[in-house]
Amino acid sequence: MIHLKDLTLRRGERDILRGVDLHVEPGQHWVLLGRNGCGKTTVLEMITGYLFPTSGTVDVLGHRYGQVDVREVRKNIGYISPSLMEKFTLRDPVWEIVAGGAFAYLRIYEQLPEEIKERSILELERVGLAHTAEQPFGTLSQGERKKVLLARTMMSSPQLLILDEPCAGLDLYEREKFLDALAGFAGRELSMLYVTHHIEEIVPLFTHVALMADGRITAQGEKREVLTPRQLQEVYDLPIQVDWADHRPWIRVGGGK
Ligand SMILES: Nc1ncnc2c1ncn2[C@@H]1O[C@H](COP(=O)(O)OP(=O)(O)OP(=O)(O)O)[C@@H](O)[C@H]1O
Repeated sequence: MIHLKDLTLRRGERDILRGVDLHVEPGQHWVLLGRNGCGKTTVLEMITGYLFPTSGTVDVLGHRYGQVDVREVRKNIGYISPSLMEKFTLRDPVWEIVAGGAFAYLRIYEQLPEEIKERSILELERVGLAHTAEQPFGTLSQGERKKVLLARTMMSSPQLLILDEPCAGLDLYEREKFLDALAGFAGRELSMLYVTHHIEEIVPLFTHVALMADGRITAQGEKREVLTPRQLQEVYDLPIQVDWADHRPWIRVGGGK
């Protein structure tokens, strides 16, 4: 699904990635954690083919980047990035924003087939927002907008879903609703790679975790094996305790019990 081998990225005098290896198999759902600036978004941009490494190899969905038209591979990748939201016109009706996910462009200027509208409403239903279909996108809350983007991304039935801090700025309620909606898609034939700063967002749908520090992956594997106090301490340089409740990890900073 994703095989990154010994990726490096040098910009000027700076090594942004210093030998990143990551292996995501079909059906696995990964979370990538690490401090600000450690290189997480850079890794996502390489997987989506927007950035090329200085050295190393990127294989995504069976294609080696550099030997394939990345635009073709991208058709099977859903990418929800922080900048995506800004690309939409706030007065466009919600269903049209979702419908655009069936095509490779951002805005629709032609008359859309009724079948596409019906599918858009079906995807909106899956995230609990069918009732907003005719509303202008700009009238939705931040959490609802994120779910609309999720519905939009699912229009192309991606094999790989990449999410860069999708819950940033959401309140507790909106965050949980977004994660519920995401879990609703996890049963489909797709793998996810999810970047966050919030360990409690590692809900049961996620199976694996990779920890990143200073341009390297310091640990990767099944979540319970990776989310140990020792390995988290290495990444965050703080004493960290992890409690598991409701099949989710919860963090306490500090050494005490
Ligand atoms: N074009 C560039 N030239 C120089 N440095 C860059 C360039 N692009 C990114 N960087 C640096 O690379 C580092 C990694 O950036 P990246 O956005 O991947 O980090 P991140 O882990 O996603 O951070 P955050 O959690 O804050 O979003 C940062 O220190 C950033 O300043």
